[in-house]
Amino acid sequence: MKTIHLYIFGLGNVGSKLIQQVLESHEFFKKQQHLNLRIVGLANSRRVYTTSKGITADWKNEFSKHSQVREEKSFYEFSEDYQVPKIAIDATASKELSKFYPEIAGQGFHIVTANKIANTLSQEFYDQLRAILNSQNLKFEYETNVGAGLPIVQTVRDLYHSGEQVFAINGVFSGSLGYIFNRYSQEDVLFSQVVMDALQNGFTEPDPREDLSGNDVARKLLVLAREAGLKLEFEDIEIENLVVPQLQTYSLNQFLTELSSLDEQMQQRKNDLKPNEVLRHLGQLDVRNQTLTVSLQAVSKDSPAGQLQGSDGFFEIYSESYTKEPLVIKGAGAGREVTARGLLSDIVKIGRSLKQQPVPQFCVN
Ligand SMILES: NC(=O)C1=CN([C@@H]2O[C@H](COP(=O)(O)OP(=O)(O)OC[C@H]3O[C@@H](n4cnc5c(N)ncnc54)[C@H](OP(=O)(O)O)[C@@H]3O)[C@@H](O)[C@H]2O)C=CC1
Ligand SMILES: N[C@@H](CC=O)C(=O)O
Repeated sequence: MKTIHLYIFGLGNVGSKLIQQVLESHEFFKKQQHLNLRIVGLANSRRVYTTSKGITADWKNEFSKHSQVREEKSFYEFSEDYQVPKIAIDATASKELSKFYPEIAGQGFHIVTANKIANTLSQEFYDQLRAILNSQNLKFEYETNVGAGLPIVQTVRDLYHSGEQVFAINGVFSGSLGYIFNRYSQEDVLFSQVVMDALQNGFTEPDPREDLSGNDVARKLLVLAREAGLKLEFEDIEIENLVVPQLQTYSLNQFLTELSSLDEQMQQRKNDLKPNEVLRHLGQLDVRNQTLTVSLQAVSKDSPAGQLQGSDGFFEIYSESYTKEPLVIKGAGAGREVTARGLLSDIVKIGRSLKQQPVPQFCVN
């Protein structure tokens, strides 16, 4: 049996669902995979809780009763006492935390992340992080950076590493914007109302402006571009921003209060559609020309993107072996359940790749 200690940063939509899935599947992992996944650390932006026994289904109570004010080294000091592999899981959207990945790796943690920021900081940071991880034989998994639980990152990586040239990746990269524009195009509803519904259903980023500004899709394009071997920066991406300048500087609460100021411009875009068209938010990565574009477009209802429903994402990958007909991946591209499952799949992948470790007596259930 391999015992692995999990430390989860971020207890929101995705983090909470991940905790539930780990606890529910605990026996399955032990029996089927010989993995004892034990959540020993929880953190939000302010507080931290550690327990060598592992948290239980009553973790919210445990956290509120026993958590302590978070300090930079909280997890490091605790983890030093246990000679078992440890994985830090980032289920936040924090830039600050992303910048700590090299230090977290320096403390011997494997890293699994749903947060796209570390992979979309400068190319220099990207390369340095990988150098640190590799020098310590540590794993870094981030399948949920693109398409939530859909297998996009691994597919592009596998193509690239098998010597296949990837030419282009196009599609609807955002489950949140998929949900928003699929509904907005079909229903007689205010744009602001659909955005609020998407936020409440856990489909958007913590700040929905990250989606509406095009930045979140831009990050996904950059993650895939780098996976396909390009050395590019975030500033190289051409992005259409759907947030009017006045709302860009507001606090999140102010922005949500003023959300209806987006209604008029979006209604105009809807009025401009021809009868057979719908609005879709598209990402286009042209690997050969090294161009990345993010924009809202009118597409035919009959096109593959035009036919999408719900929070579906849609990815067309063109490469040497998929020239005329692309390799297509489609399915829920956002949502707490699918994203948490994607994180869990990355955790299990790391667990399975690790050598059997002797489990110290005090760690046995
Ligand atoms: N929702 C989805 O469909 C998908 C989400 N993702 C990614 O998952 C991540 C989380 O999304 P989601 O769960 O919806 O977000 P939520 O807003 O629901 O939760 C974010 C959590 O992160 C915590 N947090 C913020 N900053 C820090 C920090 N510095 N250290 C520790 N914890 C911190 C917050 O704590 P506090 O309450 O104290 O602020 C909160 O618990 C994002 O990066 C998102 O892009 C990826 C794919 C799909
Ligand atoms: N905002 C994201 C959610 C996960 O990354 C998306 O729309 O896909």
